[in-house]
Amino acid sequence: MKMKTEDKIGHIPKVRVAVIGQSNVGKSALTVRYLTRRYIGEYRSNTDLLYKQILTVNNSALEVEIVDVSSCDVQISFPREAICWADAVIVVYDVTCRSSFEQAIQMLQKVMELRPQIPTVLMGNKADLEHLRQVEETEGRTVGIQCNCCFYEISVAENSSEIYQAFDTILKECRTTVQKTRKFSVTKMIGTLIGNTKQLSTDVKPGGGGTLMTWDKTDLHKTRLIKRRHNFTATASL
Ligand SMILES: Nc1nc2c(ncn2[C@@H]2O[C@H](COP(=O)(O)OP(=O)(O)OP(=O)(O)O)[C@@H](O)[C@H]2O)c(=O)[nH]1
Repeated sequence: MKMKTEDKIGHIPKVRVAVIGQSNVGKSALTVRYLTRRYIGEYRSNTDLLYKQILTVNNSALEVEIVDVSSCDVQISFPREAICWADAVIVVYDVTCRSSFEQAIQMLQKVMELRPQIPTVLMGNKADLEHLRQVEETEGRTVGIQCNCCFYEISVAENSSEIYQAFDTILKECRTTVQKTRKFSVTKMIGTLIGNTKQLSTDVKPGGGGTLMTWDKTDLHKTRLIKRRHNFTATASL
């Protein structure tokens, strides 16, 4: 008999990933690209979004939750709650925007202070915009070494294979350590994210669909309606 998705979720481990970085660096585009293999060009959101999807990691099901933290800023709105919530962190900057790189460095330092052992990845996005580049690849690589985290330069627009490599690596790393039970859960699901995806990586396979909801850092038991969810589904052609 076919199991319902909720039944399967109850029995499989969960990994939580926080995607942070300055505004406009491509966090949403990256997250959606990884989960759906599609590129959203124009979607903008002022809301932290939580994506849930079941993937197959090393031949075992894994429930993956990815929070896409909108418009982080180290001084004004560092996403402390997301960092405490997560099992792994991806810090994104834009190679055409030096301030986003400087923010990413400060964010990495904060992450290391808060969660010294957490698997962390640094990603320099928009590598397709070579003519606008303000941050050299070697600079990102150096920070990665200094902060003891993996570093990848990527283009979400051009669907770099490193996107999948980066997510897959941290999911596999977390897969071995995550607990099966959690202290809290976000319950109200308000949208369906497409699961009709192509398999690109060898060991991590998308599941049969996913969900998208708001992620409210002030009250993890409640969710708000996504104001622009229709824009999201329309623009992303989900
Ligand atoms: N050229 C290029 N543009 C990209 C790439 N990734 C994202 N973008 C564009 O960058 C802009 C910002 O992308 P988002 O995904 O909304 O960025 P964000 O970091 O989620 O932004 P906030 O929600 O404001 O925090 C959009 O116009 C995207 O189309 C890329 O790899 N190359």
